[in-house]
Amino acid sequence: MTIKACVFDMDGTLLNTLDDLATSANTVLRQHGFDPHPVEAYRTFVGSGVRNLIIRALPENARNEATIDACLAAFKIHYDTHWADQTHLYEGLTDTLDQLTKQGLKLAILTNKPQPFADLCVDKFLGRWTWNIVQGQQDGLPIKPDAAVSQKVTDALEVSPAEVLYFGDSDVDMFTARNAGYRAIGVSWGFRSIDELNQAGAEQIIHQPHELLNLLN
Ligand SMILES: O=C(O)COP(=O)(O)O
Repeated sequence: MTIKACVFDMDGTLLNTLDDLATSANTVLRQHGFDPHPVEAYRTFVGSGVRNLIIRALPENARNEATIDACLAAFKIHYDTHWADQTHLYEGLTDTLDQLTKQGLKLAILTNKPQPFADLCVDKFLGRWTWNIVQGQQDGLPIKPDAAVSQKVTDALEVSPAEVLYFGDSDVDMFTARNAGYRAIGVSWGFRSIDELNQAGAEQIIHQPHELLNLLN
């Protein structure tokens, strides 16, 4: 089947956002009297939306609705002015995305990042390319890996799911691709391990963005 579209996860796949997410979350933890975590710990906290990031970062005995809501609100305020301090596009993606565009592939983003932050990140780091849809986390919609959210992407791309390669760095991404009927491609440069990607059903793992171009035919 000829591939007509590539859909990308954002955090850990297109953009290395780890430091800024960790800084904002650790700031909020300190503000509320909790211990911060090493940046590396956030590799496993990111991936299921910011509410779950906050829940995972809080001590177990502090995971009540009032504390979660307060920390989430404070996180959004801090991240709103720090989302681009250290965040950057992964190396090698510029050439690869240029190539995909040249070859006429449709492009989309499907992320659990809240929609306003996903849009800001696209404007600053990914504005060079045309995205058929940037689907972020929206209130009232389920998060990845729910098929309801990938269906919006498939509809916007106007392709059949089997014509789509989905690139992501986490188990959630591989489940997302499988639920959507996309081909699940794991990227090893992101936040999670190759083992996790394989166990979650990655059809293939790539280690450098340019390897993506070999998967098109
Ligand atoms: O969990 C998040 O906030 C974003 O994660 P994602 O871009 O990997 O979907």
